[in-house]
Amino acid sequence: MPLNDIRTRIDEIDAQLLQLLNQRADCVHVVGEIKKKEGLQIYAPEREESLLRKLSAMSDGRLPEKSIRAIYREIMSAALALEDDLKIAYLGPEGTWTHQAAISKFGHSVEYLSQPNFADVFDCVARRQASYGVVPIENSTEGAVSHTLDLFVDSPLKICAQILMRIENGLMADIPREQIKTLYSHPQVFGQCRGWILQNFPHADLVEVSSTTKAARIAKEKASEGAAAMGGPLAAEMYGLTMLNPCIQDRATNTTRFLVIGEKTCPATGNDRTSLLFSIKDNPGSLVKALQAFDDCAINMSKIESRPSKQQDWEYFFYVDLAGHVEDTDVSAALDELRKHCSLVKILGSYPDIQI
Ligand SMILES: C=C(O[C@@H]1C=C(C(=O)O)C=C[C@H]1O)C(=O)O
Repeated sequence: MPLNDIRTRIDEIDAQLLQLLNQRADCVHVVGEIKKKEGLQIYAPEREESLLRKLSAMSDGRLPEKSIRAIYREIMSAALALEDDLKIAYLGPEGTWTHQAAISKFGHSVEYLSQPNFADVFDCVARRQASYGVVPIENSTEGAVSHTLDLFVDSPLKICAQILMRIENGLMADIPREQIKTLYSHPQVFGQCRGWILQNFPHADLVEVSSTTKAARIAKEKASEGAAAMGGPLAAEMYGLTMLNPCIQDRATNTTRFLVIGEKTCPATGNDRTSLLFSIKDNPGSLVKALQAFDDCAINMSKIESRPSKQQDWEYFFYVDLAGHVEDTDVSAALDELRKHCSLVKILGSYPDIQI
């Protein structure tokens, strides 16, 4: 078929798509009205994830799942913006990985509020200045983000969704490699690139700063003093730096898990994950008995972290992630058993499980 004819066909399809998208928007508008009248949450991560799974399974064409998800991400983002003026607080500044993770979940049609630290993200949502917040919780190379874990202890907020994002850090500078004397970055990034730094810049000074965007700004401002930064491509682009090495993390699959926090947790989708924290009674065998509850109910526990309680020395909070939803009968039975051995059990939320 000649090129012009194919393009005419594409134009016809686009006209149909636009018409259908507007029909979809009309339906979304009605959904928004119903939700407001009934006091329901505007953002429905369980509905979005079920729809995405269904569409990916249903598709028998050329489009891979990744593309279907990206296209629908923006369609749903437009839908959310039509239903309400949704505001998403994230750990800023602009251009950080958390910002990129937030956009990958909520798309480009909603408003984003950059926050200077973890506590402000929680605060902003708790005070209803933002509808949801996005914070990092763990990295596959560097482990837990303890700031986030600690904030859940006193917060009334719940986890309603998660975001998995492949993190590819690079070396960026405004000077040639040989002139680099100091490397600026976030401590998590130094941890993710430890081996590469030792091999390539064993004598450089490492200076920790609060974000990769800030590191990029310093690399620009102090270029004449030998400054370079480590971070993502968006930070390099923002400050016009050259990516000297684009992918320097020690593990190619380096991935960070982010959480979406809000006032309510998420209904079950059939493939969910639950996060909770507990502290044990000071009796012999309490921790073993507490964890035994999961095994007895055949619950797959995928992670455990411990953090000092900060209320009494040598007392800890244990953070656990498990497969299933808090309303599933086996999970709920395991939690009843767990409570018998704990002085505190706090459910942080159940939310759709996703693979990258
Ligand atoms: C339209 C809805 O609201 C939002 C938008 C969705 C969509 O565009 O499909 C899905 C879930 C919600 O986050 C809904 O709840 O059905």
